[in-house]
Amino acid sequence: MPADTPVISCKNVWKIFGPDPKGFLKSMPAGMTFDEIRAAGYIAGVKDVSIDVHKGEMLVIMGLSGSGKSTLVRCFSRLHDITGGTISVEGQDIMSLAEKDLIELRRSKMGMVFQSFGLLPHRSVLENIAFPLEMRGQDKHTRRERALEVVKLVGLEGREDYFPRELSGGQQQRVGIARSLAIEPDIWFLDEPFSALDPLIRKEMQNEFLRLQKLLNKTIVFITHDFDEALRLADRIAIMKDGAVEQCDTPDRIVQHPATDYVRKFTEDVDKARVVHAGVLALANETGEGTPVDASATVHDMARMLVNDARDMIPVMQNEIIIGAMPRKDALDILLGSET
Ligand SMILES: Nc1ncnc2c1ncn2[C@@H]1O[C@H](COP(=O)(O)OP(=O)(O)OP(=O)(O)O)[C@@H](O)[C@H]1O
Repeated sequence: MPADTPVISCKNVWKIFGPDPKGFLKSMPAGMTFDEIRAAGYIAGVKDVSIDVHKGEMLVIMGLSGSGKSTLVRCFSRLHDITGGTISVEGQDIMSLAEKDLIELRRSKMGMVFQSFGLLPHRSVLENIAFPLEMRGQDKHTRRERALEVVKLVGLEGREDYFPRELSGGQQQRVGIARSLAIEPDIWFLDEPFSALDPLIRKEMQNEFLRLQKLLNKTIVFITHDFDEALRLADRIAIMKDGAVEQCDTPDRIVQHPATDYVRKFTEDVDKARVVHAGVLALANETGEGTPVDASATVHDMARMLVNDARDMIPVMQNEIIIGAMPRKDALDILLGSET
């Protein structure tokens, strides 16, 4: 497989629910809206979605309840058979796979974490984490070694012998995360994993999750209905409405250039200074002068410097290399604009 082949590639994917979805899609006039489809007695769970997920990327699928997030992600692992279009995983068309190859693909490459933790109540933390390895027929010693490794990774050392009921919600979700990591999946699906947690714990788990991802560099599809969570975690966000993707882009671009009025509504209350980074403000053909800022610094991180500095163009550095210079005025506009 060439290095630039997307891990997941979906082209013009439809998932229609109703009595004869394939027949309906074939005879359906082009450009039918979600409501027109519904009036015809069908639900467009996924409506003509084309999207790629790249290696090591965290793609967040964001949308309100019923917008099609779970349906789309179920299509990625063929938990749903799609009605139209194509989906490839690592270059292989998953609709053409025999049932046993599909099961093997899910088992060997895909991990899943759900909102409802799904822990086995009568098994300890360690036994819960080792459970998928037991299903794979691994021996007791290997299972235990691997489970102890991931317990460390998610910060649950010392709680190996606890039962789920003895853990807080955040700790239970750590077990859920550890269990899905035990099998070393290349592709990780997370369906609202933190939405049952209270806001403080949720934020802590998001930070923890970012730390883990830095370490593991998995290909991740993360579902949420929380725009702030999407902005914090995503490399790219796909915003869904009525089964379709309204916009798929980096957090910076979404808040700065919302593609539709629907997307703009989500961005209205966002503090853009906390989202926009120096890297995206840098103009590649400029060099600036003086001490550079790091490309990953947000406008908010740079606030004090932006106000006190006299330079017009500030050099921006990524991995020790100057990638361009940022007009201080552009950053200041975002800083001051987000305060009004
Ligand atoms: N098995 C099914 N049969 C019929 N309609 C379905 C089925 N599964 C999902 N739908 C419909 O498809 C649409 C998308 O549902 P989906 O569960 O993907 O939304 P979601 O964005 O994940 O919502 P939530 O955030 O509430 O989980 C909804 O209108 C839903 O009612």
